[in-house]
Amino acid sequence: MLRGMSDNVSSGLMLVVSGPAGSGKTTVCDRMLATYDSLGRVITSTSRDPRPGEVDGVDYYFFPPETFRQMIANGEFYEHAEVHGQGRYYGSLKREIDAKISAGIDLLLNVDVQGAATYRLAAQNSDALRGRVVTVFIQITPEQVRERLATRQSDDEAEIERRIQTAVKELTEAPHYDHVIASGTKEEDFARLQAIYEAEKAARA
Ligand SMILES: Nc1ncnc2c1ncn2[C@@H]1O[C@H](COP(=O)(O)OP(=O)(O)OP(=O)(O)O)[C@@H](O)[C@H]1O
Repeated sequence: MLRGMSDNVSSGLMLVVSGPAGSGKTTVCDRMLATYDSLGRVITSTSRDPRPGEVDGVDYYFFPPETFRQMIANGEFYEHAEVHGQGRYYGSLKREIDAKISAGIDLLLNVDVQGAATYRLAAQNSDALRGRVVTVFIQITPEQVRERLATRQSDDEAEIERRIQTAVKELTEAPHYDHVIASGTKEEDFARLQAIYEAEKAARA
């Protein structure tokens, strides 16, 4: 795919990976980061509580909801979203992303579907990001959502049911992305994301 890529040749590329909860975003993104020294991580900010084992500044930046709302009002995020109607926020800090892209670092961003949609629009209006953003949607069936969240064992039954309903709605978003991966095995999903990243890099070389 060819897009406006003549400007800003020394800037990095931003690979935005999205999909329903349980689609395997975190799994495939972790493997990309372990494989490519050229690829850096955007640490997502959230107002939810840490899950067991998650560390502030490593897995996410954790902020209390009130602080998060103030940061949104200050315009400190490229994208932010409130999910599940529970006052739970996610976002990506402008200052972190701009500094890395300008330094020529490729970034991998793991965001939910609302975040990706907002991000796509924000990127069109940002000199730092225009032409540098590649969006990827991981598509799964409702049955796959159930299997994967049950395996993970960090979500109770009501949460899994809510996430399945959300996932069904989110699957209609796929046509808005640059690339869609119909999820198969972990190995297959990783190979597909690798191919997308390498092709997009080659197109800009
Ligand atoms: N391709 C796959 N096939 C089968 N299971 C998978 C696959 N990818 C990930 N999983 C498993 O599904 C569960 C959810 O994966 P993961 O946490 O990566 O999803 P996620 O999209 O990041 O979820 P969330 O948005 O809730 O953080 C994990 O137990 C993971 O090991």
